[in-house]
Amino acid sequence: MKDHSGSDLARKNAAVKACELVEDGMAVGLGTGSTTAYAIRELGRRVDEGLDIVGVPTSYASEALAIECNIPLSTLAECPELDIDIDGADQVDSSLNVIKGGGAAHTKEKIVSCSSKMFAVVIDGNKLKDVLNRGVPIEVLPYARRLVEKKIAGLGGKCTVRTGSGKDGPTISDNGNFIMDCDFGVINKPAALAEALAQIPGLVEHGIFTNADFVYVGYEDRVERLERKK
Ligand SMILES: O=C[C@H](O)[C@H](O)[C@H](O)COP(=O)(O)O
Repeated sequence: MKDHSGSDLARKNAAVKACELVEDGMAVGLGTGSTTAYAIRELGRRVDEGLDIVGVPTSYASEALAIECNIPLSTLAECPELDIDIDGADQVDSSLNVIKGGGAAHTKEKIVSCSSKMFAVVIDGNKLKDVLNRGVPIEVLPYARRLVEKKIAGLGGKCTVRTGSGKDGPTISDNGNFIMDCDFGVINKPAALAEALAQIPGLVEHGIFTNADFVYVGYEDRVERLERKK
């Protein structure tokens, strides 16, 4: 479910640039994935130099990396409003609609991004497209699997239960649910699809994000910053 065709350097450049938004005293959402990992390491480097922040992780993986990087951690219970969230993405369109969840973390990622005053997405240039056309990850209560499949078919999509996370059978999210990937072909109206997916009982969260404020697009020799038109 991941597209890692972009170079490590391009991803790192985007992540490090986005970290320039982080200042002393901020509460920072820590996204999940290989691109965000560069941001977490960069924030850890700056914490070592005296940067005073707390991080709120979006997954066990980002929590573990933040601990390794000595970033002081908090929770949404303690810190319900964050200053900024930095997170990766699987695809971004020209209007800055985003597909996330290639790493099965999109439910907590959406909660954290919606709890943040500013949401900065970091990607390599290969993930920027005119229109979204990747499968949309969804997190589903196992009990609701068949109903969700039927409702997705009604929306013109086809669901596949994701497998392969070091165990036999379905990929299980950090929250104990199934992850399914839904192929809708080209997604011309992401906001409308997001709205329809949000109505399905038992579908815990989908991977369409329409709340990115900035997208940092990394290339090997530069970073471009795109801003959502309000
Ligand atoms: O569930 C995982 C996340 O949404 C990731 O942020 C997304 O899959 C991008 O990951 P990566 O930077 O590894 O391509």
